[in-house]
Amino acid sequence: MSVRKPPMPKLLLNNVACMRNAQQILRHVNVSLHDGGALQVIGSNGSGKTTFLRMLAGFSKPSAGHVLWNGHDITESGVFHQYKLQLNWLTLKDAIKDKFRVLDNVQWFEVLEGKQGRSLPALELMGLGRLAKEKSRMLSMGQRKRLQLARLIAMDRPIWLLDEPTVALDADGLKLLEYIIAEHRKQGGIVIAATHQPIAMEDPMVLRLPPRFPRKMTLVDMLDRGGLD
Ligand SMILES: Nc1ncnc2c1ncn2[C@@H]1O[C@H](COP(=O)(O)OP(=O)(O)OP(=O)(O)O)[C@@H](O)[C@H]1O
Repeated sequence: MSVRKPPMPKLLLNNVACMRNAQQILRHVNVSLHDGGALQVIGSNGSGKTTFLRMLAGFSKPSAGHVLWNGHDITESGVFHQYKLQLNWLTLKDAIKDKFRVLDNVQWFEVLEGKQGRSLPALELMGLGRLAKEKSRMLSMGQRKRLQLARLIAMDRPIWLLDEPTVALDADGLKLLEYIIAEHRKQGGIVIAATHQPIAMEDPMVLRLPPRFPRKMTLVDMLDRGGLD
């Protein structure tokens, strides 16, 4: 009888710690993600969600442990060069040039990827088709977020790192986000989302980061617990 080896995870975080400004922010983080996998990173303000995504994007190195992509340590320079081409990082800074058209703000990213013909359909999917030829400065906050989501689709990279992707989205926008995440995963993509607002996903892994500055108990908390005994 032959024993099949389980497939190697696409991304493996092995007992990872991370410092920021000489402070220990993350410790003992273990995550294993296969193609089509999803991870929701949850935690209070300042708990380290963005730090976690920055580390995965290669902006800071783990101070302990390893991040492995296809079994290779991403901090090795030859590996990092390949790994970073897999990533698409959506942040609160939207990198939208106000003076240029909505379509241009997606198409440049697509062209840099060596792709074409995806930007307009992506904008249409995100409900921005009619604004494609308008200057980007006229977009609302939620529309700017939708433009960022259209970029994700147009660039079509396998690993999405999403920092607070729901911010400024209305209920329809949130549904669209959930839809594109599900479609991306069906095609084998990986989604890692740091979020305060729940995003509906099928079987995500959940990483709960402990608060860095635990809140002192207030009178309201004591009353909620059933009195002051
Ligand atoms: N630029 C920075 N330089 C040094 N330390 C920082 C910097 N930004 C954040 N930190 C520290 O790192 C910790 C984690 O911050 P991080 O931004 O990762 O948290 P977060 O969970 O994403 O928070 P939020 O929910 O508020 O976005 C914070 O407690 C903060 O003290």
